Amino acid sequence: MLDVPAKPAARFITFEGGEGVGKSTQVKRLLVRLNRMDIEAVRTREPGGTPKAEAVRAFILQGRSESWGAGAEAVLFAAARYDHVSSLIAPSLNSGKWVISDRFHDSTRAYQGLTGGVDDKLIRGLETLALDGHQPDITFILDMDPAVAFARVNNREIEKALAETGDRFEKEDLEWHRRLRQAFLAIGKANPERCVVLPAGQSEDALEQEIWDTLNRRFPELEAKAG
Ligand SMILES: Nc1ncnc2c1ncn2[C@@H]1O[C@H](COP(=O)(O)OP(=O)(O)OP(=O)(O)O)[C@@H](O)[C@H]1O
Ligand SMILES: Cc1cn([C@H]2C[C@H](O)[C@@H](COP(=O)(O)O)O2)c(=O)[nH]c1=O
Repeated sequence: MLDVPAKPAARFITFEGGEGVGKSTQVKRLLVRLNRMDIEAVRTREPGGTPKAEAVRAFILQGRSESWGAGAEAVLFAAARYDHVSSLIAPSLNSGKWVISDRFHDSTRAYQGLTGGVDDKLIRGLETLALDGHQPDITFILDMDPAVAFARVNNREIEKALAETGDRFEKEDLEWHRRLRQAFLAIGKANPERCVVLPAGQSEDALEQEIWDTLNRRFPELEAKAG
């Protein structure tokens, strides 16, 4: 028999946290690292990732569902997630591709649930329907003072204004974002087997290295592939 090295199992990795903490930056950097190791990986985001879910994204983030209330918005996020999981995430994992998502179900827990006041029973019920058992293998919660993260986002605003209309959750006040930060920290504390909270105020390079080291510790097959 040929001695072919085992292909690492496909992993589902999510990045979570408040606005401007560096999730998209680290998702892109992780994709580069995985591709360098010849690991096929799909980069995606929530809300979005599929044409139907992107339509829901535009509807919510343009503020068109704001008057419907946080409960109805949780249902909309879950509808987008249902399509995202069934049309993109599950098929990708089943075909051996890693999936890296910029936000996932913890954002609904934090924004609509813990910060928005939506009943936990509704949040959990929607989650069961939308995830259909596809829990992330690991979730990085990037944590930092929202006042500092806001300064980062403001630097990005001009680019963003040209690309799309503003995101309505970014317009909430600092006190709201401080509660959101605590919500993500509480999710991390309650799910230590899945969530890793990392300080996001460090440099992009240092944070990328911390994420990579964590993945190598968590998934020994990755380290074995690197040799
Ligand atoms: N570690 C870092 N140090 C300094 N600036 C950073 C760092 N990481 C990202 N940035 C910058 O901060 C801004 C926000 O980063 P990014 O878009 O990755 O955050 P995000 O968490 O995805 O934001 P959002 O939730 O609003 O989509 C960008 O201009 C990015 O270049
Ligand atoms: C998945 C998800 C997202 N949100 C909010 C969080 C952000 O304000 C936007 C997404 O914008 P980003 O620039 O892509 O981060 O949507 C939410 O409230 N609930 C969710 O489930």
